Amino acid sequence: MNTPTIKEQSTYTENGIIYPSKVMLDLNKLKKVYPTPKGEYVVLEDLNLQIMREEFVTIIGHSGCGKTTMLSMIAGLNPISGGNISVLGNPVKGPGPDRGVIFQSPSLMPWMTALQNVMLGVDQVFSHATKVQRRDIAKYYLHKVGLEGAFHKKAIELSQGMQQRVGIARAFAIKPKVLLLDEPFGMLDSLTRGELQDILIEIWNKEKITAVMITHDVDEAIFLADRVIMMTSGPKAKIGDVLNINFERPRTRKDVLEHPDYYQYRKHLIDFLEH
Ligand SMILES: Nc1ncnc2c1ncn2[C@@H]1O[C@H](COP(=O)(O)OP(=O)(O)OP(=O)(O)O)[C@@H](O)[C@H]1O
Repeated sequence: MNTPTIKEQSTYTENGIIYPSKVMLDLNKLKKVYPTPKGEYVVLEDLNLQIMREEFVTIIGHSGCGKTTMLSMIAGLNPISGGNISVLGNPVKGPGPDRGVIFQSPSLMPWMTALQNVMLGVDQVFSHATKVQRRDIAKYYLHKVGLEGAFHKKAIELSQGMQQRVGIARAFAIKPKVLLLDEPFGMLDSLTRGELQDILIEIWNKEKITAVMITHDVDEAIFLADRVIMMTSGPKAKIGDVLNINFERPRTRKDVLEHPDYYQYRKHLIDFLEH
């Protein structure tokens, strides 16, 4: 009998290409320079980060350090000044359906229904599927975010929290390899924020899409993540520290808050941000 070697088990094959299994997203010596009237501003320099398959990482750092810049470069929406970014070994050269983005404001088409908004992405990515199959995908994710009663409501008629639910459904529905979230709950009240964190993590527990989420909320960073990545303050920001969150999954907010390690984690992050 052929027993798989450790090497075989630790690789991942897609389209006939073998990749190191664990690395989904690789940021290598990443640099970003913005031209400004006063000269060049080096936001990020020598930033190295590897994010694994099925990993959920949260990113924290002071305002203006370059978190959105980094995420938008991963999304392919912001040109890279130096170094490189790759997804499963493929260099990022622009936006693509392998990366789904959830922004702070979901930017839905206001005159379109919740279903039509989700269908926009699904139609593009699954153009080979039938109309019924595409509708089923969109409906499945709208159901998952608790909007089964609002398929046909126009986006403009939805509350901010409901709009962000559509944003979450839209991102998951295109089945990306990497989900990029830029403070997706930053504009919501704390109750809605908690509800949407629960919805996000419930879908994620099932789909395990590699996720990278920026947040300013230390508790959110701990609750959702396998690792919290701390960025140094700019200019020339890089990764300053990394905290592994060893809580079991699936986890509930109650489990996390009652865990003896919770306050150690919290203290670690707050100490980093205060120094
Ligand atoms: N297009 C641009 N041109 C020039 N400077 C820019 C541009 N976009 C961002 N910056 C500057 O780059 C720095 C990093 O901005 P960025 O939005 O990435 O930070 P951030 O960490 O996401 O901030 P926040 O937490 O406040 O959202 C800031 O000083 C910002 O003013």
